[in-house]
Amino acid sequence: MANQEKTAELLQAQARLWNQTFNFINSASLKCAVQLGIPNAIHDHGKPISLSELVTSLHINPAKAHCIYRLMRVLVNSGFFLQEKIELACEEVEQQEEGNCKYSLTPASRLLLKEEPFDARDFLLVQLDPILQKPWNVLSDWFQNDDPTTFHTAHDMSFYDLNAKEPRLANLFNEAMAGDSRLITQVLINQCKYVFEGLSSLVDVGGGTGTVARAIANAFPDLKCTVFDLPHVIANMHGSDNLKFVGGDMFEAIPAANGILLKIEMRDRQGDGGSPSVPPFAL
Ligand SMILES: C[S@@+](CC[C@H](N)C(=O)[O-])C[C@H]1O[C@@H](n2cnc3c(N)ncnc32)[C@H](O)[C@@H]1O
Repeated sequence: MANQEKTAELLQAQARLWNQTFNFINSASLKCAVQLGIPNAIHDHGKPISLSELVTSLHINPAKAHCIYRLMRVLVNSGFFLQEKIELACEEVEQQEEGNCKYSLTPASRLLLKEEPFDARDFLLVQLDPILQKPWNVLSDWFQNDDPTTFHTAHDMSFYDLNAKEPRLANLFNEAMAGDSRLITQVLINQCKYVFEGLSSLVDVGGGTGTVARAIANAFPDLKCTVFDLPHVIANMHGSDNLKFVGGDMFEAIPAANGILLKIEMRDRQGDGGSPSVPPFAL
């Protein structure tokens, strides 16, 4: 291979390596934007917002305001905000090289608005929480030890055992799952109605705080729905005429019903590695 080609290949290889190495900056920047309330600040402005207007609306140390431009650049690049240039006189452009643009939301950042029905902020925040990030940092240890899951290697217990001990994590996780459920439930009820035809009872195993089952129960008043989850998860939940909450361990027994719903529930007794034995008629 000619020297020039070799160099080009090497540079491409290095670019790939750097891209992969610094990938975490995308998720870290998105988390930061959510924590600072940037999507809502843009939304509340009602029209594309300039950098200075955005900075003024955020609660940040003024000495660090200039770094917001860099944060926004990462998030524009990854498709979370749109950036349009403002026409400025030449001398103004020189003065505020970084300030001559306005930002607006994209469909992806609309999912991060507080009032958005499919609000995905909690999902993002729980996935990027240090507790859930730590297992990724011990992946290679886990390959070499006898722990059932990376979560055990990081925290010495299963995710759900820690959840039972940490109300902050449990609440965030339950809210995250509820947010995730709202969108998929709408699709399920509107476009897959036939799935529920002929059923008189349904149990949502590992149904969390019941977002999916409650929507199904409302949409199909003749269907008796049960949410089955760990006792501490359903402890303060209230049902309705055709919805009830039952606490227990799915590895012991689950309530009888003629349909079983399992949404994002693939784990074994020890943690989250395998799958429970699912009857063939599970939805
Ligand atoms: C990934 S979440 C999914 C929640 C819900 N199905 C959804 O998709 O939004 C898994 C759920 O299973 C529950 N769970 C975990 N272990 C369980 C067990 N042994 N018995 C019953 N529920 C369990 C958790 O509390 C959690 O609510």
